[in-house]
Amino acid sequence: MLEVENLKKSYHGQTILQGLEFTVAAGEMMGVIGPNGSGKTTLVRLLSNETEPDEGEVYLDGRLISQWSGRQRALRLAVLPQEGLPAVPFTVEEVIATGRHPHQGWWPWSGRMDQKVVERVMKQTGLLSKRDRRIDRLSGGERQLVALAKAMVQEPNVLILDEPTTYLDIAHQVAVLDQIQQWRNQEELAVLVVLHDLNLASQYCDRLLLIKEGVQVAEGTPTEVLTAERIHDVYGIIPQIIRHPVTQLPQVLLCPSEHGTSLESVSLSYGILR
Ligand SMILES: Nc1ncnc2c1ncn2[C@@H]1O[C@H](COP(=O)(O)OP(=O)(O)OP(=O)(O)O)[C@@H](O)[C@H]1O
Repeated sequence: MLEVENLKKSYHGQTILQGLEFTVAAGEMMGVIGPNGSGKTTLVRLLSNETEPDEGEVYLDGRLISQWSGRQRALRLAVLPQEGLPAVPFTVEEVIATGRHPHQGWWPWSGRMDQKVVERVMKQTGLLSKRDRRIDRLSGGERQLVALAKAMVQEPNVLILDEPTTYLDIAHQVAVLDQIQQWRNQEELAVLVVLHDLNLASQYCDRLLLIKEGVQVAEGTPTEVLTAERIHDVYGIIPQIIRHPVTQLPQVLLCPSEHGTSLESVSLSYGILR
């Protein structure tokens, strides 16, 4: 569904990503993890054709992503961007319905079909009771759910999510990722999700892609990728890795560092201040 070959991207002569190679198959959920500034959002922009790579290719459904028309691409690929939705004075339902634009006008009965999809997705995302609320008056978490619903009414084959749980409490984090997993299973959706929470990434993703300073340092199952050594190498902290008692998947435990960790030293080790 999504195929990436030797991707490279620079901004102002500085290499941000290089040598990325991976695929996400139909029905698969791939998690992208890595420190702040490591290039995850840049990867999302490349995968959604928002920006062009300097080298390498992105294929969507077997064809170069740049070769699909905007509408044809939107029928296959939906993106939940990191910045979420702008605070516009439109209602929840109106904003979600804009996700149907790529489908509109195909069939004489498309209006009815569009409404059915919007109703279904509002129900699945718990937004039916908020359908008439203006989105500029919603909380950050509520707005994130609207952004997810807008992406899902596109009925894509590929769903890309850039930190979809940032503003959500723990119950909503689990509910959103459960819902995404359900869509993935029922609709054979290929999902690529950027997550900072390594424990959620471990629980929900089939495979993880770990990026450090723009380079893919590991790719594999959560058990293969989430080792204490690798987390130390990439994030500079020393975690305890335990097995989840129910799923047996790796879980990362953190504790305050003995000597204190300065923000400056973290930023320098990531190259943010370079
Ligand atoms: N348009 C741009 N022009 C110049 N530099 C950019 C641009 N966009 C991103 N960068 C730089 O590229 C690097 C990677 O940024 P990116 O947003 O992809 O990281 P990220 O892994 O998503 O970070 P975070 O976890 O903090 O969201 C950063 O150093 C950032 O400052």
